[in-house]
Amino acid sequence: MTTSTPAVSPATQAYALELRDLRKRFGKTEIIRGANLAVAAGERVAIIGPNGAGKSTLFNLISGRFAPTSGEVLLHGARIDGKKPFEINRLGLSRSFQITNIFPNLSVFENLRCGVLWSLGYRYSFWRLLRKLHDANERAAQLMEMIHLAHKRETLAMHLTYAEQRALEIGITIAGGASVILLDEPTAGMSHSETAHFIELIRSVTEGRTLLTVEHDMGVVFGLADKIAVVVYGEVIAFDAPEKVRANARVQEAYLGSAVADAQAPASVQGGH
Ligand SMILES: Nc1ncnc2c1ncn2[C@@H]1O[C@H](COP(=O)(O)OP(=O)(O)OP(=O)(O)O)[C@@H](O)[C@H]1O
Repeated sequence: MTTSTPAVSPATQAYALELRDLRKRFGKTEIIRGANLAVAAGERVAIIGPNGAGKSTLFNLISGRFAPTSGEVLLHGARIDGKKPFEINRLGLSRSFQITNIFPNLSVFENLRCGVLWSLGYRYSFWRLLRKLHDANERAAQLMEMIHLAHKRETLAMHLTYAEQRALEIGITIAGGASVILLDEPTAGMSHSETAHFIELIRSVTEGRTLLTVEHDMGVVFGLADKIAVVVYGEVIAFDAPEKVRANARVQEAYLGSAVADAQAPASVQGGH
């Protein structure tokens, strides 16, 4: 299988992503209440927490959809809070927006090529973009192998299965070579066997990159994450390896209890890290 170029160089700052006393208020209600997090380059992190804890809001703050009320977001040591989503994307952070990223009337290959070209962006004139087309074709073909959809090269995205569409979405998300990837419930709506297969796919395509997922499925969390960040009432109350989070009394008390204690990684990924 084709592998990606490692997106994290040894010279990379200690933390790929940092949140420092991050706060977000909607009207009178403070939803994110001083969140702190420091994710090392190459770590895979699952953000979990009860409904309404602020997980999606954190993603929106990191990816630039919302500006924080106060506090800092740093990408490889540089402030990105307050920047626009496309600027943050150019700096190397890519977020999947579920299937809305996909053009249903374009083939798998064309979707991936669009993702690559889009990532080259407005920095290039049309003529320079044309010169880049050859590179984009090669990169799109490489991505197609990585997401195991080479055999569906000419299939229109709307004719793919749901799981294949999610794989395509991840291909588009990583098309630009971002070093930090945000995935929102990547396996939502999949069957048990599709989920197990998909966790492996995410692991392989994000190798060498930093991954953050918001996830409810504890099988996915324990199968995929090197570390778990537990968000409760807009704060990160624990950030540790899965087994330590499972044993954390504060986490059990505040949120998970038996949900974590009972969690099993899907059979195919147990013991995989
Ligand atoms: N744009 C907004 N305006 C006002 N309130 C908002 C906005 N976005 C989110 N909220 C509120 O912030 C709180 C946290 O929402 P958020 O979606 O971040 O939680 P979550 O942890 O992702 O929840 P879930 O697991 O249910 O998806 C909720 O009370 C929600 O109503």
